[in-house]
Order: sequence, then C-alpha cells, then structure tokens
Amino acid sequence: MKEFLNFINGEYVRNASGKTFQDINPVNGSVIGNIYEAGQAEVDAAVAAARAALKGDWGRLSVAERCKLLDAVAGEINRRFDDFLQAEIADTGKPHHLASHVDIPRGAANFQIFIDTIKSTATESFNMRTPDGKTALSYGVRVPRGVIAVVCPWNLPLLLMTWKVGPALACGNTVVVKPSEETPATATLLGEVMNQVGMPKGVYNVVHGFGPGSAGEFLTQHPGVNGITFTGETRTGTAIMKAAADGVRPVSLEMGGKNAAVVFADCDFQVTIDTLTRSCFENAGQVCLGTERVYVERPIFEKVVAALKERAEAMKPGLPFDHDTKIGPLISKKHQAKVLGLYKTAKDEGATIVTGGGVPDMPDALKDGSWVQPTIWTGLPETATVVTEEIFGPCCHISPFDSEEEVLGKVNANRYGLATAIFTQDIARANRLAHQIEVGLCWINAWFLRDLRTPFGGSKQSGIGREGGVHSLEFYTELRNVMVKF
Ligand SMILES: NC(=O)c1ccc[n+]([C@@H]2O[C@H](COP(=O)([O-])OP(=O)(O)OC[C@H]3O[C@@H](n4cnc5c(N)ncnc54)[C@H](O)[C@@H]3O)[C@@H](O)[C@H]2O)c1
Ligand SMILES: N/C(=C\C=C\C=O)C(=O)O
Repeated sequence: MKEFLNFINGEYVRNASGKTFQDINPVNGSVIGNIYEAGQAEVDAAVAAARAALKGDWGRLSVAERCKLLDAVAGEINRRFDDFLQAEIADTGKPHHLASHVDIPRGAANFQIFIDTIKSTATESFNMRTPDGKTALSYGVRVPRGVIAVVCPWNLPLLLMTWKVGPALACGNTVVVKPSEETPATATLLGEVMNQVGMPKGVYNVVHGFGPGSAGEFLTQHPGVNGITFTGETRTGTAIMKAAADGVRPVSLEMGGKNAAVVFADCDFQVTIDTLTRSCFENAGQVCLGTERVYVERPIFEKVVAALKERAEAMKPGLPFDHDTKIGPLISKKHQAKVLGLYKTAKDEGATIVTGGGVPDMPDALKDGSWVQPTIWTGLPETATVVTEEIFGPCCHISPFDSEEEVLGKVNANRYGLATAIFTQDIARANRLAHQIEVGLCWINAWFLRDLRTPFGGSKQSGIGREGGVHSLEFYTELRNVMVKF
C-alpha cells in the first residue's frame, strides 16, 4: 500500500498523531494508499523550515543562481514525465491524452515562464531636482514577500500547484503547499525533484490534510505565513480571506465560475462545435474555465444542440490508458453525488434533457468509479439552479438569444466572472462584446488557449488578483522604493 508523507525541510515525514486518510482512485473506487495528515505540529515545522530557508542559503542566492535551480526542477519534471503522469492519473482518473498533453507539460512550463520573467523584468527609477538644487534618484527594488502558503484544488493538481510555486520561488520566496486531500501524489513527488536538483532544504514543503480543523486552516491562520495563494471554491476563498485578515496577509484567489459561451449564427460551425465539446466536457467538466452556459443565436440554435448532443454521446468513458477513452470519472463519490443531485434539480425544475442526466453503464470492474454522463439541457429560465450555480461536471444548458444586448445581459447577470468564449467571424462584434463582459478571461473562437505571459484571474466572485508573466510579481514580491540624494 502506497504512503503519502508530508515533505518538510527536505525530508519525508509522517506525523505526530499517526492519523491517516485514504487516497482513492476515482476510476474504480480502489484505495491507492494512505496519506499522513499534517497536524499543527507539522504545519509549524513546515513554516519554520520555510522561514529558515529564506534566511539561509536560498535567501542568499542571486536571481541567476535561483533560476538555474528552477531550470533544473523543470528539467527533472520532464525527465520524470512518466512518473508524474502515472501519479496524476492514479489520483484523478483523467484520460492519458489529457494528462500527457495538458497537466504534466504545464508542470515544467510553469517554472520556465517565471524563470524568463524574473530574469527580464526591470524596476522603474525617477530622477528629480531637489529644492536645494541637488539631485534625487528614486528606484524600485523587488524583494520576496516571504513564506507563501499555496492551497490547491484537485482538478489540475500539478498544473495549478506549480502555477503558484513557480513564480513564488522565482521571486525568492519559500512555500508551504497544501495539496487537495483528493490528490496528494504529484505535490509529494515534486519533493523528490527538489532534493534531486539540490534545492536548499525548506524552500519547498508539503503538508497534507483537509481544510477546517486541519492542515489547510492551520496553514492559512499561521502567523509565520506572509501571503496566501489559493485556488478553489469561492466559499473556501471567502474563509481563507477572513483567516488572512489576522496579521493583514495578502491573498491571491482563483475561485469558482459559471462560464458562458456565446455562439453567433455567422460562426465557423466546425471550430465552434469542436471547441465547445472541449469547454463543456474536457476533464469531465472539472475545469474552472469550463462552459456550463451556452447561448446560441436563434437561427442555428437547433443545429448547435443537435451537434453537441452527438459529441456528448460519442464521449466514451473508460480506463485512463485506453486509447479510445474520451472522458474520465469525477474526482470522488462525494463530487459525483453533488453533480447527480444537480442533474436531478435540473429535471425537477423542468429542463428538457437533450442527453445524459445520470450514470453511464460501466463494466463491473469500473462500477465503483465516480462516473456521470455528459449532459445537455435546454428549456430552463435564466433563474434555474443549473443556469446560475457552478456544477463542475460535464454538463451545460443551451438557450437561444436574438440580440447582442440580450445575450450580454444574460452573460453578465451571474455572480461569477471568470471566463467567456465568443464564437463569431465578425471580429469587431467579438471585441465589442469582450470589452463589456464582466470576466477576467475572454476567448474569441478559442478556449483554454494559454499564453503564460498574460494576466490570469477572475472578476466578481471568481477571484482577486491576476497571475501570469509580470503580473505574478505583484503578489510574489514587495516593491520597495529607495531614494538617494546627491
Ligand atoms: N479560478 C481558478 O483558476 C480555478 C482553478 C481550479 C479550480 N477552481 C475552483 O476550485 C473548485 C474545485 O476545487 P476544490 O473542490 O478542491 O475546491 P475547495 O475549495 O473545496 O478546496 C480547495 C483547497 O482548499 C482547501 N481548503 C478547504 N477549506 C479550507 C479552509 N477553510 N482553509 C484552508 N484551506 C481550505 C482544500 O483542502 C483544498 O486543498 C471549483 O469551484 C473550481 O471552480 C478555480
Ligand atoms: N490557472 C490556469 C488554469 C486554471 C484552470 C482551472 O481549472 C492556467 O492555465 O494557468
């Protein structure tokens, strides 16, 4: 039976309490291994190790020396690509094609982009004449924020953890990572990489556990933490923001979404259907940027519904390494129950079920997995539960619209503001809409196409802050102003 230990000060440690919890394979409900839950003592030790590293060898490295180590981390992730692939797929059940083309390659890329960024980002300086006729030169200095708590979700475990650890370390901070309780494997494995490349002890630490009354809460409430970067549900982000208030620690929050797609009659139909199939069903709908509301200009409404129905019904569920598997399970029985509950709510609220709405018929060996059918609804009002609340499953509601004003009002009438995808060949109209839609990210004729230099983050209840390229420096460094008179 596998064991997932905490990683503190360069060593794998269990815990003082002996408490463990199970890591479950969502494909068939089997037990992968036991995870050692970090208590207050382990979290204290991890924060202390991170603090000591800041004041030790790591804190004395130049930017170039730091980047050389981080480049070695990226290289070692790529060298151990299959180990990370196996670990991620065991924890999540996601199809091999997805993990090998999205999750794991971003593990290395998320270090590379911030090596490039930190090496090439200047700070400003100003020159002024002083009242007594002398000169004063002011210049900015970026210094590390300190010990950063990194609290991660389960949907893209390595990608989303390194999206935070990469810039944090590139900027000279140290980190204590709290992976999701559902997906401990890749964050734990990264500890081996850190030791392999000679990363100073205490720079990278991992504590396992849950939220309230467990490692997540102990970490975000810890007075030795200088900043908290969180990715997860909005209600969790709210709790973390309250915890951060004590000690006035800054937060970077990447949270929930109820993302819309807007499809105009003049769109490239094939591109639109190909892209919507990904945005609605990829990763079994467990992508924060995923589409759960599709608005279609009336002339092609029926055509889009029929085409997406066909695609949904062609998404074959199965084992991650089976070549013809197109969709995996949800992350857990708990999440499966939540999504199936919302499937039932949609039905109770009068939805037309175009396809899905339940559990697929799986072979006996997979019956204990957390499977749900890709599902499409029509016919619900904008006030319906599945049209307003995040589901985080492979499902969407499709409805027609007749004007730009109408669809803009519907898209913006949601408490979330993360991402939108617009499909039209009228690029002027697309840009006009993109400037009015209250989200952090808007794709035109594309989805989840990422340039890591660009600002990433949510508006309204989808997040606080922007990360990516130079934007990450705003959170992971403090900008100090120095003025010298001469
Ligand atoms: N905006 C984005 O970039 C983005 C990316 C991925 C996922 N998400 C969102 O994440 C959610 C799914 O992920 P999830 O179910 O893991 O989210 P979650 O909020 O349940 O958990 C996220 C992490 O927070 C920890 N946590 C929970 N309560 C805590 C507390 N009180 N204090 C400290 N830590 C706590 C959990 O243990 C986990 O590690 C969805 O809402 C999705 O939209 C957003
Ligand atoms: N943060 C990113 C993706 C988030 C996906 C949400 O599930 C990224 O691509 O950097």
